[in-house]
Amino acid sequence: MDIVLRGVRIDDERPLVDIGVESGRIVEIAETIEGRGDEEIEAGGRVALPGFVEPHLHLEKAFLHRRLPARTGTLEEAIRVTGVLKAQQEREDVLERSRRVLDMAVRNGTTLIRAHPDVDPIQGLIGVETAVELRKEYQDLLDLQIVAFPQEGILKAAGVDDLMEQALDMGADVVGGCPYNELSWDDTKAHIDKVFDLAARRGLPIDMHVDFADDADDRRFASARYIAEKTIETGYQGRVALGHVTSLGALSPDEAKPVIDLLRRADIHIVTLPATDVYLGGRKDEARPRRGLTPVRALHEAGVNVAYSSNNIRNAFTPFGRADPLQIGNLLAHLVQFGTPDQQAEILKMGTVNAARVVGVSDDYGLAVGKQADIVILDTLTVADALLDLPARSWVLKRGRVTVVTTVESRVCRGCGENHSLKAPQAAPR
Ligand SMILES: O=c1cc[nH]c(=O)[nH]1
Repeated sequence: MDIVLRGVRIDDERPLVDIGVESGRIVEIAETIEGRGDEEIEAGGRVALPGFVEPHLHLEKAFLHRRLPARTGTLEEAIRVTGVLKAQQEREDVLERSRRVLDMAVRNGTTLIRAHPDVDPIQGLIGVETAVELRKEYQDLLDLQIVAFPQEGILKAAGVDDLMEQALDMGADVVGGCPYNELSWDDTKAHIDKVFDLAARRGLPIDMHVDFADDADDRRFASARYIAEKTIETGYQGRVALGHVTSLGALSPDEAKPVIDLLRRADIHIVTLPATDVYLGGRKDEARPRRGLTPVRALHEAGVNVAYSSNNIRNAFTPFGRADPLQIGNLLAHLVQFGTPDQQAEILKMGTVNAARVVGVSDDYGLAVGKQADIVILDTLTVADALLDLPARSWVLKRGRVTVVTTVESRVCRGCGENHSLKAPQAAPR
């Protein structure tokens, strides 16, 4: 075998296991694997998870936070401010900021990212062009899917139909949508129809930003219902992901239930972006409208596939960010009060297996024989502590190759028995 990981914790109820990896795949999981691998990793009882999946990241808009800082924190301001900066995008600068995000993500144990570059008349195709280049550059470290995302609308902004076609010709592999950014309900529906037509013509999956409102009267939550109906009508079940979907959280449980049931029947994946979506600083009628959070608990209980992601990293949309799925999972767990051991385990699934379903790689994903060896080993000793400790990532493997190693001096404190190791991981080799 190419690599054997020794003494790995994958389940708190079962003994430690060894994991054997060959030709990029997991070929054996057993309490003891006989014989030695070409490379041996002594995990010392540390926890292994399948590599994290970030299904919703905006690379080319990252690290703009100091250039034109946000003053009010509204979505409208974020789109406006970022619009000004987008007009000045330059290739090398976009590449440099995107690499900072990708390097952070790799070091944090992420093995697949779905990037959502804007495709619009302001920045044109620079986000897609740079993402295609980075997909190649980072191919040994992570997989990069690219969504053609019409941030400024399709009907509202001239020439976007053509730009979307060009983005897909260049290598974008998912059709994005931004129906909240049209001027009327008719245009919103027309936008959604165009996204479905384009995806069907190209045979590609769909991933749309749905809405950010915290407003039950808003037409926007109706888009989620319209998209679900359209998904069933076109046979696109399982191939549509929706980001944000926050106005659904403003409905009463009785109002939300039929929409949630429809989303489940349409097998639509919901990606919540808690670092961006929760803004409770104003009322509906104030200049600083609230944003809400999609009803994670109700969606999960109804059987809808829910995942989470970082969204933007340090810009007017999202002021914070380290591209760390454990950090965002911890934030989400606090916000939705998922604190029991089972609920914490569910949050870990949202950043791993659920997110893998969102991006359509489930067949190849997970800690099981035959799956691709995308693995992150955490510097903690029980799976149940992963969200509590936010531990260092001791090793990361992509397709069976070690991409990150973190040397940790002392794993467990001799004084209190708690895990205090905080040493930063080394840079991922490129
Ligand atoms: O949160 C958001 C909303 C729109 N566009 C983004 O890039 N992020």
